[in-house]
Amino acid sequence: MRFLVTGGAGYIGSHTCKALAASGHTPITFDNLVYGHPWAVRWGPLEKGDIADRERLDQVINQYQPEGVIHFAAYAYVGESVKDPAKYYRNNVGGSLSLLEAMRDHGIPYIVFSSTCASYGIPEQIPIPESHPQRPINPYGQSKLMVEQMLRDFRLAYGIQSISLRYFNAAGADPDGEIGEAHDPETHLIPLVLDAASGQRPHITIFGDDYDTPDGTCIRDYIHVSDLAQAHVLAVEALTTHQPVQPAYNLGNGQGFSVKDVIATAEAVTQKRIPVQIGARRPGDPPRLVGDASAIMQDLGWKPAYADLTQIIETAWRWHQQQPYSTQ
Ligand SMILES: NC(=O)c1ccc[n+]([C@@H]2O[C@H](COP(=O)([O-])OP(=O)(O)OC[C@H]3O[C@@H](n4cnc5c(N)ncnc54)[C@H](O)[C@@H]3O)[C@@H](O)[C@H]2O)c1
Ligand SMILES: O=c1ccn([C@@H]2O[C@H](COP(=O)(O)OP(=O)(O)O[C@H]3O[C@H](CO)[C@H](O)[C@H](O)[C@H]3O)[C@@H](O)[C@H]2O)c(=O)[nH]1
Repeated sequence: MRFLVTGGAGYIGSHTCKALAASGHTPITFDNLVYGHPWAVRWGPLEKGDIADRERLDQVINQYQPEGVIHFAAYAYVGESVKDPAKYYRNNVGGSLSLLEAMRDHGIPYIVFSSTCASYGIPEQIPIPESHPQRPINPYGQSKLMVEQMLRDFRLAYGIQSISLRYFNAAGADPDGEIGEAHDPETHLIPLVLDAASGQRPHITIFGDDYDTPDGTCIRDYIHVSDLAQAHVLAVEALTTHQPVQPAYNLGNGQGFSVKDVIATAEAVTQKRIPVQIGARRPGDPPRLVGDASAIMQDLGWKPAYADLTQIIETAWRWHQQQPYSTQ
């Protein structure tokens, strides 16, 4: 089947295009290349365009007649969203509305949407189930929640079937080394730690070591990007084959690692000493985020292939070493 992949030139989008192609589908990447990379689009055509540009969306949809949409295109810098919320609501919410209206008008009935654990806010319960209240503490998380709500209304009113996938912390790189994480600017922990290991940065700054956690640093649930990619294939296939599904699923490994755990594992993988500085807490960071992903395992048969933090960091390190690219 043909699927329109918005944001397919980005980190998670490009890995999903690879997984779609491996399952016999054709991914059509629709990306404005603000953050995406043409080199990451290797498993189907690249159509440059902005999801807010309705005319361009119409053109591409008419040309390829996709059966469904996988929607990654968004801004995803939590800190920036606090400083410039308008930018986030315009792109993430306004852009998604434009895309959904195009789907309605062209009769495209299926969409899988990139949501986030940031939509839960400060958790009341660990691991977090999908039924946990969604009270985001930053505009980025709020913008994703608003799209989840639009999807619910579009399902009821126009019959557009959707699954929102709430990812925990995406990490790692394609095990074949063909693509990997290349955000610019990079803000995510693992690529920054690997930069410190390779000497491209002088050190890694730990954002706070006075949290109420065993070693005082924040705990996250890291999930391999190829496992995320596979979940998108299962989700879109479940929609197109009319399997019973939930409107939203968590995607995580159900295991938490502290910032210090990540640094220690990266030292073991890279066999390098990683210089560390302790800095202030980063505003908006919940102390602990760990997801319960049992629902997608049960309903869609999703099973992570790279659940181990060492494996995740090994694939990221392999990619990191073969790239001329640096996060700095
Ligand atoms: N990386 C994570 O840990 C994480 C966690 C939870 C959710 N998410 C969500 O997953 C999605 C993908 O994240 P990523 O890390 O791959 O980010 P990314 O920046 O690598 O990819 C996003 C892509 O969308 C494109 N894009 C942005 N706005 C666009 C627009 N208006 N029109 C067309 N293309 C546009 C960018 O050029 C980029 O290629 C995002 O929606 C993000 O919010 C990411
Ligand atoms: O230089 C750094 C970078 C990060 N961290 C810490 O490492 C952990 C992970 O931080 P990331 O920036 O890698 O990821 P986040 O946990 O902030 O992820 C959030 O932002 C992402 C968007 O990029 C996703 O949406 C995700 O769901 C959401 O929880 C946090 O405790 C953070 O404080 C540091 O100590 N030093």
